Amino acid sequence: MRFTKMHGCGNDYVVVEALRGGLAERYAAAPIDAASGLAASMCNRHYGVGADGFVLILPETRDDSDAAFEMRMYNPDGSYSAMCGNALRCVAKRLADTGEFDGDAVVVRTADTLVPMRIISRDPAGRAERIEADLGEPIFAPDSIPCRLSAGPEGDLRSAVIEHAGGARTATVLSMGNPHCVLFVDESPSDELVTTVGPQIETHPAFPQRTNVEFVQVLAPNRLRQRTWERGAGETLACGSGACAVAVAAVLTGRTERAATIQLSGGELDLLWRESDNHVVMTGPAVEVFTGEWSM
Ligand SMILES: N[C@H](CCC[C@H](N)C(=O)O)C(=O)O
Repeated sequence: MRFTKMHGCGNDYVVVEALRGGLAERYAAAPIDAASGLAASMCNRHYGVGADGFVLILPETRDDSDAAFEMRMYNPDGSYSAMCGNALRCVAKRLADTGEFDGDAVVVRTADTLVPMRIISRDPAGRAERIEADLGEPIFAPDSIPCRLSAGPEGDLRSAVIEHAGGARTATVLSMGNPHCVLFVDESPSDELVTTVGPQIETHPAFPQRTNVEFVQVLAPNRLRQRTWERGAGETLACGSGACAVAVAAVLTGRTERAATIQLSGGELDLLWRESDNHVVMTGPAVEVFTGEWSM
């Protein structure tokens, strides 16, 4: 089975195009967890290709969807995630570079979210380099995140107290289609903080489906530093949906403007929480590293 190794700001993926033939038949109509075992094997950094996630690109099979393609993304522990920002940009690049759509615009569905994407820039050979992805509206209702904490007076969890083994912290909790718990800190987030508090909150009982955890330092009204402990993956060099959640949390808590650049360990993303339609738009790179043949 052919695969393409890609990354967005160092958040790396094994991408398999299952657009036609046997792979499409095997997975398109199969239950979501049919690919979980394959995902865990391919993501394994010792016995497999190694990645922060596995991505299947499928033809859209829903009649009520304007998307041309469906993305299914799995964490290295085999768990499926309904949203993945960096993987979406890799998918748009792969589809553009292989001529699966004309022009610069494509819509990809992930779970119940349609994500319109645009190729913003190409290299001299015409291959996609920077991609803009519209991840839609942030989700604040605790039951929809899901999170067991009670909403505050504004009806959201912009200032929720999370008690964990190391103490209690105030967080902003929301969903971009996947759950995020955003913690603002005064200094650059340390290894100790990320690797100790990250797993404690990822598996906190307040999150029935676990959560991604973002540690954020505000550098300026339009610039933030983010480290991420990801659900089902551990720390990654970047988290695209996390950056969207961070941009929203920073505005909600009065820390930044609606347009900001987020500095991640593996690169930078440009974020905009657009006032006109309440959508969160992320722009950043996608890189193809190599292609290979999976023989297991
Ligand atoms: N670990 C995440 C999925 C990957 C998200 C991240 N890599 C991104 O770019 O959005 C979750 O289980 O929700």
